[in-house]
Amino acid sequence: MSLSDRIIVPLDVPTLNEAIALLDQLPEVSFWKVGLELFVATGSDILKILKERQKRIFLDLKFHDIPNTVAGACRSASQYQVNFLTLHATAGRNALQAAAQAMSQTPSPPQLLAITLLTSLNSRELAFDLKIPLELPEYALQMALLAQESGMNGVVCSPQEVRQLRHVCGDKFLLVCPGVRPNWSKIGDQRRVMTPVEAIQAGADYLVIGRPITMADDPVAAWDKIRQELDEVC
Ligand SMILES: O=c1ccn([C@@H]2O[C@H](COP(=O)(O)O)[C@@H](O)[C@H]2O)c(=O)[nH]1
Repeated sequence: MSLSDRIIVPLDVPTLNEAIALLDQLPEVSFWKVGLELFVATGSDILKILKERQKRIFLDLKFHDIPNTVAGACRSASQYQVNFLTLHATAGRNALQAAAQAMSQTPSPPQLLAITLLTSLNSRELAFDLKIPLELPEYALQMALLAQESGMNGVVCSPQEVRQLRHVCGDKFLLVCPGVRPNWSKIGDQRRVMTPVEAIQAGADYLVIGRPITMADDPVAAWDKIRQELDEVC
């Protein structure tokens, strides 16, 4: 797999037309993420369009509910035959296990990824707002271990935690990283960030890079620049 096949671009737009415009503009992108904004607004039509264009799909719906509901939601999502599907590790062991069990009885299931701790949160918010009495890297590690023990295929994590998670969880556990910012782009609401080169060098399997590409004045130039930066160093 080439390095550019390891970049996932989110379709974080509110309409199907805007999503299709991005697909048309960036034909070299092979892996797209559909998240809550587009899916809630337009439903599953975009998934059919991505399939017709032979793209890989990350359905990022971040399920967080009781075990029976999470398992049912994963079962329903599996009908779309997407590559990745997300749920929150904080739904707990029983919910993660119920999801894994549901997927074991599904033909061509997605790879289940648990969110460890949203990349928009920092250690101050973890301690003072969420009242978690662990250091952030330790908390992210505990969420990843919970996910691994519960049968998840991998986690969504910040690139800042990748080196430690790769070391502890091993090579087969998927590490998918949002919170990726080239040093020429705005950080926005992300808090735990690294550059694409740093994230790949730390051991990330996939990078999720959205606004630095999709909101750039010239998305094609931004995509090319990120690919070049990766090709030069990795
Ligand atoms: O912890 C998480 C989990 C998911 N995301 C999603 O990734 C993209 C990031 O987009 P950018 O524009 O590059 O910030 C977005 O769709 C999030 O919903 C995340 O950022 N952090």
